[in-house]
Amino acid sequence: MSDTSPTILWLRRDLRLADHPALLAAVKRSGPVIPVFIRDHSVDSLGAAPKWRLGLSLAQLAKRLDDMSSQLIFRSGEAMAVLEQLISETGATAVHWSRLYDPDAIARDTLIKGALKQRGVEAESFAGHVLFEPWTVETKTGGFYRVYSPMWRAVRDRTVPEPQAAPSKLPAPETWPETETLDQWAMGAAMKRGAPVCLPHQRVGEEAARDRLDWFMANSIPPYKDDRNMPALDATSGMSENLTYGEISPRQCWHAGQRALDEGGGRGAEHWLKELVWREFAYHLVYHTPEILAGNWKSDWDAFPWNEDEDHPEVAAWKQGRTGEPFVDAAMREMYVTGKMHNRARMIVASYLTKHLMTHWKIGMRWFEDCLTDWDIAANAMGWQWTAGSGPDAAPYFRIFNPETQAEKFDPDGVYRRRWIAEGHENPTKTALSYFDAVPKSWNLSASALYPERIVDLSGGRNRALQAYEARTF
Ligand SMILES: Cc1cc2nc3c(=O)[nH]c(=O)nc-3n(C[C@H](O)[C@H](O)[C@H](O)COP(=O)(O)OP(=O)(O)OC[C@H]3O[C@@H](n4cnc5c(N)ncnc54)[C@H](O)[C@@H]3O)c2cc1C
Repeated sequence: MSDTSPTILWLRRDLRLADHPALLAAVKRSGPVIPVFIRDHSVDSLGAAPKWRLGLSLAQLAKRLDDMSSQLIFRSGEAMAVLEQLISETGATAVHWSRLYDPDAIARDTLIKGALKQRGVEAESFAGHVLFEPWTVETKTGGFYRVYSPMWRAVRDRTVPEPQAAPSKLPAPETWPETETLDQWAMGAAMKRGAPVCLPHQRVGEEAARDRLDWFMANSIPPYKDDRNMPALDATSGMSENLTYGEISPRQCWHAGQRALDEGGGRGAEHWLKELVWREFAYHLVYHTPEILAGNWKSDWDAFPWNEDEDHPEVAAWKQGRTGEPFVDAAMREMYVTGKMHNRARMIVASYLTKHLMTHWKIGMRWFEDCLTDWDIAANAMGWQWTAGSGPDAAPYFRIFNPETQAEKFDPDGVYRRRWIAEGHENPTKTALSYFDAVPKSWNLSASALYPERIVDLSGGRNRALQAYEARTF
């Protein structure tokens, strides 16, 4: 039975129109659809870069909706109160949203669903942020996967429904409810003077994401398995930025990978699908073991003598890309300027912080949370705990990446390091110089200064970490 009263489409990390089950179901109800984005605590508590990048995504989506004679309503406040207010203003009888899987979102959404249903509003949540919802993949004994490879084997041949097209039209209400504006929200306020430097490195919105995915599939799939480890190359998809805000759906990515596989994409295509399943693995872990976000996944690591002083000079040097270790510094600067960091580099800087500097992974995780425009709650926590050794299916603590030999292997000609390090070069690259435009003045950095001495001798740092590991009491 169709209902001609409005449906509120509560958007969160699903900022797209294609392959959007919650949106399609709203359109199907026949009445007007009122898309709304709520700036609640989950938005206010975002780090500087992801919050700014979210603002860009919202602006883009608002424009697309406008072009379709629809509108994106911006409201701030506690989500339940905002939805109740909108329901009474618009006479909406349904609220739709796409499910999220972290503990805070689950707690909020569960409360809201219960309360809305109680007042007779159709509150319905839909899949869309992951390929396989966490409760749909089980081990033979009925638990969840704590190890990646068997999970990959369990899902690789599953049928994933084809992505759905965007609706051609969104029925609009006769009068739109009032809206706040993105300008009022100042989503980039904490980016200070870094934002203009960071902006050209962002690929914002659904169309840009789809174009990039098409380009990547046409050009980069065959060599992906080997080239994906080389940070100087543009050899990975760059989809993380779009997946995290839902500007593209994981199903669109999965099917693009499957098509490439069918068309002879071989090892490259299969490896790319495997990477998408790492993202799934991270979400399943967050859902089943939410403690992964805040504490050691393996609790015996609680006894490890980490440095937990965020203000320690070595931590400052790591954050500022001034450790004197070129591969590490290049990567930290890449992140500051672009909001992204190559995966190989993420592993190296995380290993260096948690092992050579023996600093708690939480400090690194928080810095990434502030700097990454592709920040993803699940992938970030898993990545840090995996590298530190405290996480599921983790690299053992004693496997310590040597940044120097890693650089020889994965940046043999030094292109990546030169791209990001200006000091000591007669003709520094534009990208390396742009770092100095992005950093806050208070860091007091200059491209013409001397490149810093190593803050930690690599073998000394490695031995210190191994000794602490061997002397551990767990
Ligand atoms: C310490 C650390 C922190 C990380 N923090 C984040 C984060 O905040 N956000 C984020 O999206 N990824 C994070 N990753 C994972 C990974 O580095 C990025 O997903 C990847 O670099 C994104 O580039 P891409 O889209 O070009 O990847 P591609 O190589 O093209 O891979 C395709 C997609 O697969 C997924 N993927 C690939 N590798 C991983 C992985 N190791 N874990 C989970 N998903 C993966 C991503 O969604 C990615 O977009 C982190 C890894 C580490 C080691």
